[in-house]
Amino acid sequence: MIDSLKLVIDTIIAREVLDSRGNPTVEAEVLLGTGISGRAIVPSGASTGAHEAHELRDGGTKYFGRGVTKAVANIETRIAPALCGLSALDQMNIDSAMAKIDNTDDKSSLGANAILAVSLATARAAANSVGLPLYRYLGGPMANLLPVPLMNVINGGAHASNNLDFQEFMIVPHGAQTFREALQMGAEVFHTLKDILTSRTLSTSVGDEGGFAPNLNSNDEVAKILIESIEKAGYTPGTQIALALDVASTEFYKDNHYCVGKEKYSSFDMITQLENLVKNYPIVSIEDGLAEDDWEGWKLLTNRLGKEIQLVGDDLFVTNSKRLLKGIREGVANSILIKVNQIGSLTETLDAIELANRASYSSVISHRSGETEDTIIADLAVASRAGQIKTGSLSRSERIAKYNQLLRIEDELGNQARYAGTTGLFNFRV
Ligand SMILES: O=C(O)[C@@H](CO)OP(=O)(O)O
Ligand SMILES: [Mg+2]
Repeated sequence: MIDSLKLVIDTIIAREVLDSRGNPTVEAEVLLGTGISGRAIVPSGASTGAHEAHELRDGGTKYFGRGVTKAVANIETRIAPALCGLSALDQMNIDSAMAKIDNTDDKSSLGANAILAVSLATARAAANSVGLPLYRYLGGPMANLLPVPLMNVINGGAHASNNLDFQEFMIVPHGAQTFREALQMGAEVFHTLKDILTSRTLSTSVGDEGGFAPNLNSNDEVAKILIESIEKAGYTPGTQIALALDVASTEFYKDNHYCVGKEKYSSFDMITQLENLVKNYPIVSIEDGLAEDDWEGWKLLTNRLGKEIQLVGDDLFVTNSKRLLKGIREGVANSILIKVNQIGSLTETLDAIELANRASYSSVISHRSGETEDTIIADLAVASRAGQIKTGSLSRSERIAKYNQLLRIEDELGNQARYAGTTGLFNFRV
């Protein structure tokens, strides 16, 4: 039997490290009495939602390049003294102890970045102590479902300096038998896309999430070039590889209008635009098609497209069970994007996934545009059986680290592994 007394937290260390954009972020290390430890680094967003938990940056409001020394100091002076002596197995106690010290709705006193770093490092320390891989520790014996990757191969919006207003154009290799095969399919399309862009003297420089950031004139042009890449790589668009979008429309929502290029669309016009895209291309999922507080628009969007495709709330729900519950009650969206740092603790993240499950909303486990070498979301995707992960493209190591971790997990699971694509996840569109 595990003697939980031995799993007490002895020391917590925190430090400022850099994320993939070269901005400071928080790393925490939780050391147990046994000498076993766990470490975690928190990611950081660019197109952040207004309702996200507060990322504490030095000098007040968030600004890239500002340090996180206050968040680091909060871990060492306010969190560590309260957690030392608690068992790392009691994740709920750990997370609620930090919530109590913080005592705000948005974690602005300690900083969501401070709380999350310790929360995740604690889970790692506990998993290491009981000798289980993290996905198994978090998910138990049913943690065997490898997610379908939503791979962001063309970047726009706040993640790139090109002229595309929509933020992410993704390929979804759901028609594979294994995760390894899906990853290979995605990589082949990515390289084919690069060749096509080069042949048309379009830029192959990449955005924050590793997708290409060419200047293309319209969303139709992007969709067409993606279809061409899929076909040229030898796959069938739709049945084998579908498309997905993150519109990130909050970013261009000004004075009750969606400002796309020279156009100013109402919610109704935006929905019509999205419907046309869905009609013309094998799109299976649209994230943040409307802005974070456009609840009425979202209801209409869900009525119009919710039976046909996945409608994912990112800025809309911010991994927050309260906002998700409002969405469920009002018939808004049918899926939630899960980002650990939007809510700021592991237990609240798991709560949001559970609530989504109960309401038959799907969950997409997601990275941030500012990422690190930390691969915890790969384990979380398998542990939660979410069946989908959004973790960028195939040209930057902080994104590939997650894909490589999923390859390891699939190998480790051997014949117990299942690829979520084989469960018919997206077959409704083909
Ligand atoms: O909008 C998003 O879904 C994310 C991740 O792709 O971007 P950011 O981390 O900048 O919010
Ligand atoms: Mg998003």
